[in-house]
Amino acid sequence: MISTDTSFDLAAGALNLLDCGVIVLDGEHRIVLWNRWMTTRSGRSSTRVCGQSLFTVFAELRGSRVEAAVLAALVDGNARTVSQGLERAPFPLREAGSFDGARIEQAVTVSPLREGGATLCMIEIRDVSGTIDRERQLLEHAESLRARSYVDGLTGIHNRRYFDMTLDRELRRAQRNGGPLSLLLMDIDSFKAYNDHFGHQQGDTCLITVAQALAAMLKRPADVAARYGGEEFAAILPDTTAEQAAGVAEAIRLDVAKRRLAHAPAAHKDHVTLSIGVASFSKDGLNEPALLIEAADKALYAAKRGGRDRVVMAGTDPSP
Ligand SMILES: Nc1nc2c(ncn2[C@@H]2O[C@H](COP(=O)(O)OP(=O)(O)OP(=O)(O)O)[C@@H](O)[C@H]2O)c(=O)[nH]1
Repeated sequence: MISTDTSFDLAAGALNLLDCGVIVLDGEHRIVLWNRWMTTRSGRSSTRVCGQSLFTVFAELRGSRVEAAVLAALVDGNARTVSQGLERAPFPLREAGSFDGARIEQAVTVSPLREGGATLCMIEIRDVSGTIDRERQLLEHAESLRARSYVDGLTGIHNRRYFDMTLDRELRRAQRNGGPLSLLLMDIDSFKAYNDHFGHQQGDTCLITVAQALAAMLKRPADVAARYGGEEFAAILPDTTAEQAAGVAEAIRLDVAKRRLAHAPAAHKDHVTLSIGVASFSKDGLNEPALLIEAADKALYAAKRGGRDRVVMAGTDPSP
């Protein structure tokens, strides 16, 4: 049979072995128990802190959620968890033996404790640094995956998925505001001949050059350059009228042509060029993504039929 005294010593020994901090406060918030975990993480021994108010020992806890939880536990007798989330750790505790390192991340539970008619309060502090680090890494990883899922792997500009999502969003915004919105669809002329002559790998390099040129020509933050498919590109131009979009399209066409990227002998010209179709939102006409794309696509093929290396506006097909 273990005596009461021995049980008490055992409890104190077990408390000191716990892999978490334990503090017990009396009704006046004075520290009556402070285990070894707390000593090694705070640099303050039990003899130094016992008898003092927790909020004198850690003045920064005044006004904190830990103080609110302690006051509430002593008043209503309910336990509370102080979740840290991604905020600053409440107690100034560091890894054992490192008093100038980073604060350990903490999960804090505050529970009422009744003893001989008095209400005390027990605070448990767990080191959750590993969990929070992993959570941060997972969040960063998820964010980078999300960003990558909107980028075209070859050219580095936005992909078709991002284009579809943005066109949908911008069209709904244009519907609400009645504001202008234009779409450009662009296609590299005679690209089959380019690939046949220079090989697929150089074809890829050509696609990258054109994509980067296109992205650099779009100056407004809301403009979106995307690879629409194969050798086809698209640009979404919010707050841009058909006339302004025609100007942007012409500037892109000229920019690519002026680079004088050598083309295949079988191509329509000795340098790489673009055909571009332009369509603009109208409240009662081109007011859906599919309608706007169809109109820009028709204009693009009108540009092809008209001889390539040109810009055609939707509804103004120049060919007979
Ligand atoms: N190198 C490379 N070629 C691609 C890629 N995607 C599509 N293409 C090629 O782009 C070419 C497109 O050819 P077509 O659709 O016949 O059109 P075109 O030769 O450009 O002729 P026009 O559009 O009428 O001027 C095909 O040969 C495709 O193989 C790609 O990712 N890399």
